[in-house]
Amino acid sequence: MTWNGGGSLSGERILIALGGNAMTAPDGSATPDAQAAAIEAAMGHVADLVAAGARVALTHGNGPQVGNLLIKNRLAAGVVPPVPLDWCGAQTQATVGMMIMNALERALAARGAARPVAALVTRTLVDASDPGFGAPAKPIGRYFPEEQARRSMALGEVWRPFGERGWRRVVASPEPLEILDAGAAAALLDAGHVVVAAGGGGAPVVRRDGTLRGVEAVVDKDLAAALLARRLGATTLVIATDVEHAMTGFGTPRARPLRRTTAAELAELAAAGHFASGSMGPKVEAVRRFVASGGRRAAIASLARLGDAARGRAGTVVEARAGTVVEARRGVETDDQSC
Ligand SMILES: NC(=O)OP(=O)(O)O
Repeated sequence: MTWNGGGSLSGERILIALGGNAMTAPDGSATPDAQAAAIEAAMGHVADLVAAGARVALTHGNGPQVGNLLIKNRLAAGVVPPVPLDWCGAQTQATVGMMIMNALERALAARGAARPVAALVTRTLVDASDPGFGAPAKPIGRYFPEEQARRSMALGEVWRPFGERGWRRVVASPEPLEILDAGAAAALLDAGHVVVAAGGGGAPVVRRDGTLRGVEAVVDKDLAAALLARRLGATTLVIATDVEHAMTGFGTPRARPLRRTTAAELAELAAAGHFASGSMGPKVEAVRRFVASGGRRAAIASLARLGDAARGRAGTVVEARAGTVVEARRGVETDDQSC
């Protein structure tokens, strides 16, 4: 059994955004077995927080999964009709959600903290005129060699190189404006469920002539998580990823882990270009938005340190408290971030 640091979390409402490492193998493979094993491991960490008394909501990414569905669409196009991207997004919410329900209920029972887990198909409102529709930038699916990417581009798809790892397909990713089903998620949370919502950022919809219609896009799950966390009245947002901290100067000799910081300092660092747009950028922006809009604490941390991060003791921790500002200015650089 794992334990992520002590201390009751009674009275806390925590939203956890799970990155790809919680759902795929370290090599990025998204086979059913690899996904199930990764989710099983991740849910042990989540169950520790619930067992410590926190009310927990989860959201999750879907980049690898939705990329796989699009490839299936293309390969099967002559046999069965392809389905739109918002349908694919909703499908990933259901499959990942179902696996989380099974694994988390098991992990909670093993800790004597049994309670129901519910996964909610969730829609996210976006603006039909969002510039993201004209500039696909959200990487999905796995990496492919350039030659294969160019063959797909000849079919009209947009792909981008990502260094030595290869090329990935990119799709439109408009700003999330509203998590439309947040009220249902809040009701489930209030009723004592652990709730999984806005998976894959939520299935994107626009309002047209008074009705909602799905659109071809994938919403960034970290930005959607910040919105959902505020709507659920979360005290804390934790973005669980595969690195210990956000870094300033990443990829340079001046790279340093960013430990305690503030929303204002994050904005300055982002404007100075410290965070890559396709990876750490949206995570930093999500924690910044959460705290800047009234959230108490947000963290970017490794999955293994989820509990410590929720308590403000690990990862890149953003808080609005005055003491935090002083520590950030002094450039605190210790692993012990206890309050
Ligand atoms: N939708 C989304 O942001 O998924 P990933 O986190 O897997 O990229």
